[in-house]
Amino acid sequence: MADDWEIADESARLPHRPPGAEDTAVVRFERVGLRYDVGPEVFRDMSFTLPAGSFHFLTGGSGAGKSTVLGLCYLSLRPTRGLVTLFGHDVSRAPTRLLPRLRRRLGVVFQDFRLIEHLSAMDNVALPLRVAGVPEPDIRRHVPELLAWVGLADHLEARPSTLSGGQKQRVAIARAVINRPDLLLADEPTGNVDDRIAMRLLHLFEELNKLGTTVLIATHNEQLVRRFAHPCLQLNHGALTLRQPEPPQPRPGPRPAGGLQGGRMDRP
Ligand SMILES: Nc1ncnc2c1ncn2[C@@H]1O[C@H](COP(=O)(O)OP(=O)(O)OP(=O)(O)O)[C@@H](O)[C@H]1O
Repeated sequence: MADDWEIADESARLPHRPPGAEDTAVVRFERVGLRYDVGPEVFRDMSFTLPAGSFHFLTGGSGAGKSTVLGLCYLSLRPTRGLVTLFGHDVSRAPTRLLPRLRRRLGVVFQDFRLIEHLSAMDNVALPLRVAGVPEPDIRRHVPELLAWVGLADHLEARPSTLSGGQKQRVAIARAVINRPDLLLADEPTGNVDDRIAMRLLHLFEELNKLGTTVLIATHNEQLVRRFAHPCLQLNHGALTLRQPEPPQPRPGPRPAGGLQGGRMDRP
């Protein structure tokens, strides 16, 4: 197993980069199959690529496998067979200890939010910046700006247990984007908010994408998908098809004026 991995320098070890791995592919699935411990195979022979800087939706009915695809991308699941690469590195069989470095390049919005209950909204969102060693004055400036942008200016000190589902979801989104990740993976990020806020959040993801983040958003919301001109990976009975966007419909709602800068979203 040891010779499967680059071990040039202990601190810089990363999973093996397979021959021919495209540098421009942020995520690559090659004939991937996944079966949980119980139940049938969720999918087999799934292949797709997310090029660097791309923006894709991932759709499919309940139980189609959207969260499973995202779990494979954020390295909480391993494929039963096939190859998964992340930033060009084979993560299909990489030892767990080699994955944190890759995970630090991800922003993930989980369907169940996964906020830290004993921390305020402000401190939940600040967490990735603190882990990255961002100076505290910068954190104190950027985090409230972003929380204000997602409509939570009055809830900076609120604990997650005192927030509604939609408010928690917005804290989770702010935490996922605050660090301008290389890859944003979001599982139903607009599932708990009204249409106006959903549009605002999609604009936030688009701004992040313009700054270079590759974006994959799993959603049931076909209406939202149709409003934004991005390709869509459609899951249906274990098969994946790529649908190119239709001409976009008019988009109501504000666009961020300043955009994400240095890891923050300026208020409009
Ligand atoms: N931990 C697990 N163990 C066994 N089967 C699982 C597990 N998690 C998911 N599944 C099964 O895998 C399939 C895909 O589930 P998944 O959660 O990926 O679908 P989804 O498209 O995200 O659904 P939803 O839109 O309802 O969230 C389903 O049949 C589900 O029952």
